[in-house]
Amino acid sequence: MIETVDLHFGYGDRSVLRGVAFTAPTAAVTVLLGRNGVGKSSLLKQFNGLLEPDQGHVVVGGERVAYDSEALRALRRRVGFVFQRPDDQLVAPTVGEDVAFGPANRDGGGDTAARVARALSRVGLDGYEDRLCSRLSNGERKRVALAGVLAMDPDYVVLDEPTAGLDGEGTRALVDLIRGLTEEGITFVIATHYPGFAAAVGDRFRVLDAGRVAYRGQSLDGADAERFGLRHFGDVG
Ligand SMILES: Nc1ncnc2c1ncn2[C@@H]1O[C@H](COP(=O)(O)OP(=O)(O)OP(=O)(O)O)[C@@H](O)[C@H]1O
Repeated sequence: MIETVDLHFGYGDRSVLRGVAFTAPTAAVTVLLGRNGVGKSSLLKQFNGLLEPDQGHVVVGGERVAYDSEALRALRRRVGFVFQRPDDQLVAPTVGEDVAFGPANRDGGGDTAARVARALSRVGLDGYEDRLCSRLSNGERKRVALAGVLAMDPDYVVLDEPTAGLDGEGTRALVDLIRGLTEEGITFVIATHYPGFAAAVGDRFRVLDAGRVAYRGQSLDGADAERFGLRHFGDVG
């Protein structure tokens, strides 16, 4: 489980999160909704210590997150994060090198090639090891970023707008992949603006509004969506 307790966060004197009580249960998909600029990415980045709260704290798997470099390294092994823009994430020229980056640094490289092949296979990119990241489509780059996270065998995966730039088929494949990984026990937190994707993938729904979690439930009806400025959402879940 991921939990935040009375979490406050801002950039300089601009306050964004003002007392967030968020929970994401284990081995489930929790979808985070909210209008543009409300602070979804800022909240997601607290879950693996990319951002640190100004007040309050974060608990991952029963342990309170600490911010010394060793604790952060351990946290980031357990909590994988896939950015909204894959170009912020991909670090190596080829797909194989990129996906190997995490496991090679972690294990000293033992079974890295097998891990990379398996992670690429899971995201539907079998045999892409030697392809150049720069030549891939946006959707493929997003899948490489996810493979890089999966190659670390994380307990938690945080996805920020994972369907942006994916077509219908790509989105359906992503739903199947996430649901399969959830069955295996991985806990997901996903921010999205896409109602169809949210409904297909989510077990729990949270809406961030005015700096707090303003709604939590196993579904979200059209009236609630409208109340929080998610006009195109209709009923979800
Ligand atoms: N590095 C930063 N420095 C200053 N302000 C920032 C920074 N990053 C985000 N913000 C501001 O903080 C607020 C919350 O941004 P955030 O990206 O968390 O929202 P979001 O809900 O994820 O938005 P979107 O739905 O558009 O992706 C916004 O007003 C944004 O402009």
